[in-house]
Amino acid sequence: MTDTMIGVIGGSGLYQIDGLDGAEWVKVDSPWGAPSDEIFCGEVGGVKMAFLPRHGRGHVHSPSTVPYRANIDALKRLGVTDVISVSACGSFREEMAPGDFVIVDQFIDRTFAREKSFFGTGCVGHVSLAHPTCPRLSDACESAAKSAGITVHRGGTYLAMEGPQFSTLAESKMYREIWGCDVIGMTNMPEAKLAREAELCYASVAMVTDYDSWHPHHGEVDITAIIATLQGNADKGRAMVKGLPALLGTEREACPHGCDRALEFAILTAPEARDAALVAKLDAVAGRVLS
Ligand SMILES: CSC[C@H]1O[C@H](OP(=O)(O)O)[C@H](O)[C@@H]1O
Ligand SMILES: Nc1ncnc2[nH]cnc12
Repeated sequence: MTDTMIGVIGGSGLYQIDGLDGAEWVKVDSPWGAPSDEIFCGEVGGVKMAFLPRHGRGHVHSPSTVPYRANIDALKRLGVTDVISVSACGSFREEMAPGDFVIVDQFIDRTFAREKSFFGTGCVGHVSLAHPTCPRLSDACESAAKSAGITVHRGGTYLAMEGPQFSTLAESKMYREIWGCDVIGMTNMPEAKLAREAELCYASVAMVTDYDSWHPHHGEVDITAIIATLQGNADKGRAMVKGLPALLGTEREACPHGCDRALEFAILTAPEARDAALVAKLDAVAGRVLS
């Protein structure tokens, strides 16, 4: 058994959470650069919790410049075991309406201008990503959201686009009709990939703000309409987060889905061929298998 530490990455509209005992903003240094912001650390009912605003307080980072590697490394370095990503998204499904939450379980990664791996020349690693989210953690998010009275959809494919512009109508229709995606956002990739490389359980809660541009009766995606929905969604997100500690408990067993052992056989570079500087940077993310 190990101590549970819940890490919440708050997306657009969710820059702070409340209800944490003994909470303080902590600066975490990472060899992967500066994280998006300091991390708000405290406890709820004896369960450790850390909150990181993905875009920084004041929304400083664009989806392309969010320091995804530093964020995941910093959470791992703090001792986080379970990462809950909370994000704004557009919906490709009539029934996934603004204000609803979607517990995403698949991704299509269309981002192209981001660092996507902790590994590279001198330490090559290949993790499985067939099932990029943790069902155990997703169960907890679903229960917590339902208990908070939120309409939740379990399962869905999230199209991660580069942004910052929204999709064209042709793209929106292609993602929905041909690729079968359910929601669209700009940040869950490479975040989910990096969480897997860092052997962290990862669940993604996408909070619907709009119907992107495909919907014949809702017109094109409009940032003012999104902002109008964001505040209500953020309140719901905070309510969901408050329910997680009781569901996850102070201690956890090994993940039944193997998220916390993702690197067991992943590193191909022979010990004598490894780059010492890169191995040193991987101390938090991959120290379990490299040291
Ligand atoms: C609010 S408009 C688009 C912006 O919102 C989402 O951010 P996040 O995923 O961090 O909640 C989306 O991905 C875009 O970055
Ligand atoms: N329609 C949309 N496309 C991409 N990211 C979003 N975030 C919120 N709504 C979005």
